[in-house]
Amino acid sequence: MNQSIIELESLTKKYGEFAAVDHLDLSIRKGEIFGLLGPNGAGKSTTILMMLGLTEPTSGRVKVCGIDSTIHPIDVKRRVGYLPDDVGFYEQLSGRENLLYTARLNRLSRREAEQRVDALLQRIGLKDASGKKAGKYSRGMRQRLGLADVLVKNPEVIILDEPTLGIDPIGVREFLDLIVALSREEQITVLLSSHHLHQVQQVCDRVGIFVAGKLLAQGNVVELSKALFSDKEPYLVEAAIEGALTPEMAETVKSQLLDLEGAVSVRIDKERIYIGGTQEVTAEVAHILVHAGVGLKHLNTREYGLDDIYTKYFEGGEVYGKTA
Ligand SMILES: Nc1ncnc2c1ncn2[C@@H]1O[C@H](COP(=O)(O)OP(=O)(O)OP(=O)(O)O)[C@@H](O)[C@H]1O
Repeated sequence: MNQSIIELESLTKKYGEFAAVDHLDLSIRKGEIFGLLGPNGAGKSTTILMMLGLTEPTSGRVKVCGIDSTIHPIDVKRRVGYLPDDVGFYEQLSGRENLLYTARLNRLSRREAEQRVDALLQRIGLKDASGKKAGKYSRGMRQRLGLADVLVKNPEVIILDEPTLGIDPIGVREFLDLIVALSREEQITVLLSSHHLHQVQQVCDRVGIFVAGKLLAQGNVVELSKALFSDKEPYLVEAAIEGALTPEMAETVKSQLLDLEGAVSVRIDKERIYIGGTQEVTAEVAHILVHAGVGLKHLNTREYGLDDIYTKYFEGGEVYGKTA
């Protein structure tokens, strides 16, 4: 698990003066599921394109499976499967025929192609629908067919760009379970680019947080939350309230909460208030909110998750810190 399979060294891509990817260093280990997270325009797709050898870096290096993607893009393409957010299929051909076509393109003999395709259809749960035209597949079925299409060539690495977009919750669960099983059983390395924090948290061993072309942090959720919160604010209280606060009310409540002994930061995000601190302050928080006339739905202490980490870095509700 420690052997690195994707290595980026000071990887940079500039468009004119603008750096879409800015001196990126990253090492992804064989067999792990790595999540690329970041807002629109952070540079995730550009990084993926450079890994696949589809666009040239301005400077720096990218190696996949030990091969320089810029110098030998075709060799990399043979070992890496890429699933974009919407795969193009021959709509008039059945799912099975589409896979057979890919298999033949990858120079498998007819017999090998049929064996591999039928095993994959079984693996991804599309055996019963294998004769149906791809144009008639649901979004979830298309993505599973896309995954099979990528797996036909037996890749060492698969790169998935927003693979669960538009799939219903049960389909998402099934798709993610499949990814985890593939990675664990066949030691396939998975790079998953996504905006869905909960999905990423559920399946990824480690995540990298991208902002403006730079990797701000990487690690597993526990490591990241420790680095960001644990020293200063190991406790987190979450209050669900009835309706968003007016700006004046938010100011008042925020300053009262920050005055509490042990409170370090307060974040108000629509109908939720988050109080990070050095000690348990649930009872005091309840007292302040009720006194201020805030309708309190429930109050609980919880562990930091990827959404807290993500918010702390860039998006959504402001973080008000005592020392900030
Ligand atoms: N061909 C191009 N010419 C000029 N600028 C580009 C080009 N391709 C991408 N960019 C810019 O580079 C930045 C990074 O884009 P990129 O598509 O890599 O971001 P992303 O993180 O994948 O975003 P999203 O989540 O929206 O797909 C953006 O500001 C984008 O406008």
